[in-house]
Amino acid sequence: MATIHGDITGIRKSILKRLETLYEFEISRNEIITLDLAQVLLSISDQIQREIAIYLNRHGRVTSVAVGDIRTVGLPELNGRRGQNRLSGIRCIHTHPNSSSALSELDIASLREMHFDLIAALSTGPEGKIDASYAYITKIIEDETDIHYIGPVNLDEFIKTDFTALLLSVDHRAELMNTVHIAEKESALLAGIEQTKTEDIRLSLDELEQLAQTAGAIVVGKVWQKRDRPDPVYYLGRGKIEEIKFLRQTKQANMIIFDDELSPTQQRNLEESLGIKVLDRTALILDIFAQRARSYEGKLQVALAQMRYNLPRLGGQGLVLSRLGGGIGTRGPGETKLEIDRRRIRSRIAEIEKAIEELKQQRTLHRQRRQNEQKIAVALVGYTNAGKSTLLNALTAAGVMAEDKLFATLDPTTRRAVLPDGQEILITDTVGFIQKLPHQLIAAFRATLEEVVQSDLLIHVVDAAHPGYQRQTEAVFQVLKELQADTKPVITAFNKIDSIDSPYQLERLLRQDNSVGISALSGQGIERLLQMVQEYLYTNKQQQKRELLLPYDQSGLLATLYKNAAVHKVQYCPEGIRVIVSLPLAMIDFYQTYVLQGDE
Ligand SMILES: Nc1nc2c(ncn2[C@@H]2O[C@H](COP(=O)(O)OP(=O)(O)OP(=O)(O)O)[C@@H](O)[C@H]2O)c(=O)[nH]1
Ligand SMILES: [Mg+2]
Repeated sequence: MATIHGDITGIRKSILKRLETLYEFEISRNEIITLDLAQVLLSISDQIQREIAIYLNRHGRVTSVAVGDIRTVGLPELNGRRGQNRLSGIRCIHTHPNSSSALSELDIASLREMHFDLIAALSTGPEGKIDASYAYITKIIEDETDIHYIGPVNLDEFIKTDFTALLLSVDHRAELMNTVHIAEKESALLAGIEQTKTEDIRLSLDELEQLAQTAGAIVVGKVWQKRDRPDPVYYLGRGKIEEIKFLRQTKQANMIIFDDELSPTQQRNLEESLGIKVLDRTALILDIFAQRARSYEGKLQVALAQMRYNLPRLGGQGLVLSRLGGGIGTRGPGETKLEIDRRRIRSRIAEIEKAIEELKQQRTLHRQRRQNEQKIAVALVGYTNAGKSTLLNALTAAGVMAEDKLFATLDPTTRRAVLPDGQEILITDTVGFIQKLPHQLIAAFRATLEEVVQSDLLIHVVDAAHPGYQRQTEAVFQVLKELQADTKPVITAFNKIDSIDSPYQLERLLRQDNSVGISALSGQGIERLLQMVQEYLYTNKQQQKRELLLPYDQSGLLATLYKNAAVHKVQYCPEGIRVIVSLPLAMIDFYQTYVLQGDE
């Protein structure tokens, strides 16, 4: 029998029965509580004029129902769940009959004490309006807890809160606490290896500097060394390491960033030898992504990439997991702490992978819905800062943030654009690429990058004014290859031609097939670019021109054609509506029965 905890004296049997039904509610993982459950809870509470609390686990099941003061109720499932630095995985939602939903000091104290995922109070106002207030822990270290308090808000707003996203902002701190972060205005040295041309290492370190600045650091010096390959122990030679030790002091640097991904061993050795924070290019890029991720999906993807990066590096000096105390009951005899940490991160990785997979399926559904509209999908790809978002804005007035910063865009945006012949197409702007893009990130961003993989045509935006545009182009192709999107048709848009002084240089660029010079900023060349997209659609038989005769009882089809195809001419005749139209390939079969004559 479902137990009702707390003081149930004087409560009628019929009410107890209603209380028991609270155990039967099931809610999805993303919800804090559902409307029905909240309403039933409050209606019983208002009826008996006592507090009622329900406790839910992360699977969305009600694990306990209690009547009365929540602090006096001993709950079996909470015993032993409260790990030292962890949340309990249980949230408490209770009522405040006849008073405001504002959380009391005692509510907050029990949140601190029990390490609930969240505590919320609901109350019915004078006009029957339901309010909610809630609080959750944002940081637990030893005995210190930081709490975030919200409310009162109306019930609708409370119900709409994405619980998984909320937890993500809190619970992952534990796993990510050991990720090296860059603080604002930290002084950094940069170091790299010159394998080919001096010019290349300079450009590469310039880019690393831009990345470091984007992350908030100030670059105080750069060093590099000519080598065929990195030293397996220190990445650079011993002499260079001594030089860096000296530089570190004179420049007062508190971290050093290496231009390649370091092996866990190299990283440990360097930390020991240099005595400052050691980062590599991958960790730096991950840190920028972590700072910039806004959407739930973006945050999940970055967290996944960071954990995968951290896993083999656990136990490194800078990454000692001393604060990650194992939860009570998780520590078996003879197990080392490191193993526990590894296991915990692995299970966390599995959880996030599952959540991302769910999102990917949602994305696929959205995309299928769009494909049903049978519009041509074009994806903007290119090196970070090439001007993709600016171009999307120029093409569609999308209002996407464009900035002179690396990785300004992480989440894809899809908008409609209109070709010169009047037909609508879909254009997607997405995350920019970079050389040595961490493979953990490509893997983690697969769901997002699927927009590129599934598009009909790519517009490759190149910053033609950048001295390293050729290397950037190579890097873009490499990522496209990794995504298996390198065989897609491409139009190259050489952007920022307003900043190119030499007409000769532009002319040389445009010798490339299917290329166009544009300025996304001034709008120059944009019309020509759209023209090229349209020509591509025609010449590749993605579209065919047809003359149709629609019977008057099917005149609804005309609206569909206006929306999804390029309608050139419409004539209302006695026998029906004559339409000359360019049909996307996918629509041709459907309209076959109405065809008068085609262009073939
Ligand atoms: N001079 C000039 N600057 C441009 C042009 N197009 C874009 N920019 C500038 O280049 C910078 C980067 O532009 P974004 O549109 O954010 O570049 P992005 O490719 O979306 O970059 P990420 O999202 O970081 O990958 C901004 O400062 C833009 O103003 C152009 O045609 N001419
Ligand atoms: Mg962008």
